[in-house]
Amino acid sequence: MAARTITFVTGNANKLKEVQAILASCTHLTLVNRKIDLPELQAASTAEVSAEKCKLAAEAVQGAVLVEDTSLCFNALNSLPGPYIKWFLEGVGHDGLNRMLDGFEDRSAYALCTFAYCEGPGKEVHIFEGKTDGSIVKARGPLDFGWDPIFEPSGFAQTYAEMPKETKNTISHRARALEKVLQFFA
Ligand SMILES: O=P(O)(O)OP(=O)(O)OP(=O)(O)OC[C@H]1O[C@@H](n2cnc3c(O)ncnc32)[C@H](O)[C@@H]1O
Ligand SMILES: [Mg+2]
Repeated sequence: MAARTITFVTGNANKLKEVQAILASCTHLTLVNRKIDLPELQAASTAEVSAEKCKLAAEAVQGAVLVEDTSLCFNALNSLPGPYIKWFLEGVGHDGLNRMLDGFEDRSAYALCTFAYCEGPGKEVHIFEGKTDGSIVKARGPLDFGWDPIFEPSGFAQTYAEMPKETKNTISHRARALEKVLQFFA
């Protein structure tokens, strides 16, 4: 069976790299990238943000599109910053994110990745979520991708930034969500 070609719309080069690495051995799905910085709805969940991004992406591309939205949720803060993590990270950095939890005993958090797929403009949007639990720690490791240096997944002594990429790509929120995307197209 010929591979299905879908346009993955993201402005984030690191996301793209991870998705390509995770899908490297997948024969039934081929992704091409369009770098469009889509406006994001102000919403409480990545599912809503992702679904809206997906509709806009389908209009922009006039075809089948995959998008994703990623949250970092602090349990002590009732899941905030959540989908607003990008702006919190830009605003206060790794140290500020750590200090937001200083008044709390609970430093646990989870990373949530929500892919949204639709076949084209006006078509139904399908949602696929993956979650990884962990905790917020002082920054350790390379600084190249977002909040990777301050997220230590449960069961590991390394942050996402410190661990080999292959390890992150096996246990990450993104890998778990992509597993569901692959099942959908299998
Ligand atoms: O074009 P899009 O796909 O929206 O790319 P983006 O960078 O705007 O991404 P999001 O809207 O999903 O915002 C998520 C924020 O979390 C960061 N991020 C996403 N996935 C991450 C991961 O696996 N590890 C660390 N940081 C991550 C990312 O750099 C953003 O600052
Ligand atoms: Mg974004």
